[in-house]
Amino acid sequence: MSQTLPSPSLGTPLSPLAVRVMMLGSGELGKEVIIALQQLGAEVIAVDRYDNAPGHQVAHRSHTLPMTDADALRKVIALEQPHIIVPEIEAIATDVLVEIEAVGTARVTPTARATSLTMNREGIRRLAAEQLGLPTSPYRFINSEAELLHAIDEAIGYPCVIKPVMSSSGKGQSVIHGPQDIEAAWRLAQEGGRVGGGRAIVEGFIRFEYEITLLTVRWRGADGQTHTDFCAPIGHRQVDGDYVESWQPQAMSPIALSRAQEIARAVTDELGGWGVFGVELFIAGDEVWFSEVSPRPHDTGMVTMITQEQSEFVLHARALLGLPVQVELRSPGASSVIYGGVDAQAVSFENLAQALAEPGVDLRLFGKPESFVKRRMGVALAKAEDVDTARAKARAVSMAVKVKAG
Ligand SMILES: Nc1ncnc2c1ncn2[C@@H]1O[C@H](COP(=O)(O)OP(=O)(O)OP(=O)(O)O)[C@@H](O)[C@H]1O
Ligand SMILES: NCC(=O)N[C@@H]1O[C@H](COP(=O)([O-])[O-])[C@@H](O)[C@H]1O
Ligand SMILES: [Mg+2]
Repeated sequence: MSQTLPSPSLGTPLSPLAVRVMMLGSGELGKEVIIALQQLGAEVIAVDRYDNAPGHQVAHRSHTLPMTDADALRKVIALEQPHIIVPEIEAIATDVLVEIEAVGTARVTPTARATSLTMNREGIRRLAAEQLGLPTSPYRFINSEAELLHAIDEAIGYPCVIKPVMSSSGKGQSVIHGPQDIEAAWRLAQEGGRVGGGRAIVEGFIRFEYEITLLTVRWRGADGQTHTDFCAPIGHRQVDGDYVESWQPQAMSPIALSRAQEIARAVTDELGGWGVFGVELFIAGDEVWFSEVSPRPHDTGMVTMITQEQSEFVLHARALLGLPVQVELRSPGASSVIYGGVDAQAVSFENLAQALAEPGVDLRLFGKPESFVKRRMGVALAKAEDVDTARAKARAVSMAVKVKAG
């Protein structure tokens, strides 16, 4: 197979000197990383589970396959011989990435181990709480409704939160307020997991004042050393475990900010590699709890497309290529999600001129080929002199955009 990339020299796409990057997952986040990589002259191959995914539409080549199928994944990697593999979602046969990295034919961003540990809540939670000793909610892993009841009675108490060990964007997650919720919550967790049936985590409910994503970048400097930089904290609001609105910067006490950065540094140092990490933290006063981490750009971080000199996607692209980054904030800003609102193929977006009439606002329409009521189809962005104004502007844009079926 091909050689790995020891130095950050870049070639000419579609030539023998090309640096080939394979995205595993090509949704809205991957699409922006692909664009940033192409601006630096990388050759990008986009892979996803369905045809015409957002990233497929902007890559040099694309493939559609179940990325949880180890054989299918091995085949596409052997065919394309990427120098760098960039996981963009969690539903991937990560054992294949571990194999590939061990053989040394391609580099995995940030590392195959980071990808494996974070695809399953158990891996990252045990690492953070039990190995690194970081503050987290109390938790138990359970395999049945009876174990759930026992864990709550014995250790966790009410209210608590249940999540399948393999899920994202709030799928299969619910809050259990009392014994009457247990049966439905267990059933939901069974249906919402990526790999049907089985293990879940039950966590004590943290009464946080606010929650943040601390985008943390590990990158290689011109001195050859790996550096860690933190973006300004991103505040966000979640509904049913899915993000609906984010803003940057989130105001924090100096103690809470420094604890948040310490936690983010501990986790990302342990995971290693180069790239952006989205470290999710809960905060009350000066107290900070680690929740989870994405070893890749984060959905709440889409706000950086309007707030930062280099968005989280540019940061990821540069860091994974072994290039220096700058995390400077340019302006306060906000993002507001545009949901499909309908189940339909090939929707159209209307009222765009009115939506974009204000100065300082922008829009990303992802180009997903199919809309669902609760599928994220786009995002509104706004910048302003302060976060509250930016939030109001972004919300006005997302509400003005009308999604129409047929
Ligand atoms: N223990 C908890 N206490 C209080 N709220 C919680 C707890 N766990 C999760 N939440 C709420 O639910 C949201 C989603 O949880 P979590 O990030 O674990 O789910 P997810 O499915 O991985 O979501 P995503 O993939 O979007 O990050 C959190 O951002 C938070 O608002
Ligand atoms: N919280 C993780 C996240 O936001 N991931 C982003 O959503 C896409 C899947 O969207 P879909 O479910 O609409 O296909 C993923 O490909 C990624 O870009
Ligand atoms: Mg999360």
